[in-house]
Amino acid sequence: MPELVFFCGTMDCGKSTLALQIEHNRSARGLQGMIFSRDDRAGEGKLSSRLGLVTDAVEVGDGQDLYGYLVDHLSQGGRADYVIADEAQFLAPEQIDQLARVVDDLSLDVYAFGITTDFRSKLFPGSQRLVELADRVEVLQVEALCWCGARATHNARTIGGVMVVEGAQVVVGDVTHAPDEVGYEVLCRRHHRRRMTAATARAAALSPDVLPMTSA
Ligand SMILES: Nc1ncnc2c1ncn2[C@@H]1O[C@H](COP(=O)(O)OP(=O)(O)O)[C@@H](O)[C@H]1O
Ligand SMILES: Cc1cn([C@H]2C[C@H](O)[C@@H](COP(=O)(O)O)O2)c(=O)[nH]c1=O
Repeated sequence: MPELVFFCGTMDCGKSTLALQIEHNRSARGLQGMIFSRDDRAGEGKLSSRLGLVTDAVEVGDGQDLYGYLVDHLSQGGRADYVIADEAQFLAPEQIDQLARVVDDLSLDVYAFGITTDFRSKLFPGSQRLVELADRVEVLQVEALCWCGARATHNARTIGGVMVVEGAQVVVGDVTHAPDEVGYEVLCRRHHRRRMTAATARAAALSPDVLPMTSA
């Protein structure tokens, strides 16, 4: 039976790498995938992983009908044996419904990849709809780690290393970034709740309040 599968996790846990591996394994057996992405860091119409691999993708636009796109593609003689949708958190809930229809009415497997929650630990609307509709939700097993060594479960947005909690839900960025840029850091829940990033934890450890007293 074809399935809608949602592969999720924090940023930097290997979602895009897995998407590229699924694509590689299927294309090596002569299958052809339809690859959707949106706002990938590598640019428009790309699906990229931090391991350096990248492939072309159809850049999903606002209001684009993904079911209609596939029907047009197939009826014009194009081929699609399965569908991959990366950065699926950026898709609208209606577009997730369209992906579910691709599974049910076109009998294609759809593999969607995305982060579940934003920098405020709220569900992205697209991810919420995926959790509601997916046949399977798979949490990636290569865990990203918080600076404290615990499993990272949350995404923090940072400016100058300091966690921020105000701003637009969507701001494309990376976990590696210039110190003064908006960036992201994955944290365990405890440190996300306390807004304690690697930089602020380091600063707190060095603050005079916690330095040992010297006799000199
Ligand atoms: N230099 C490296 N050597 C080995 N693995 C790396 C390296 N850089 C990144 N990775 C792996 O790639 C993962 C990020 O992969 P990516 O597919 O870009 O993540 P996601 O799509 O979930 O944000 C990291 O968690 C790490 O496991
Ligand atoms: C937490 C959070 C993330 N984003 C953006 C930042 C990146 O461009 C993507 C996630 O990509 P990845 O391949 O999973 O690393 O999402 C955002 O726009 N808003 C957020 O709150």
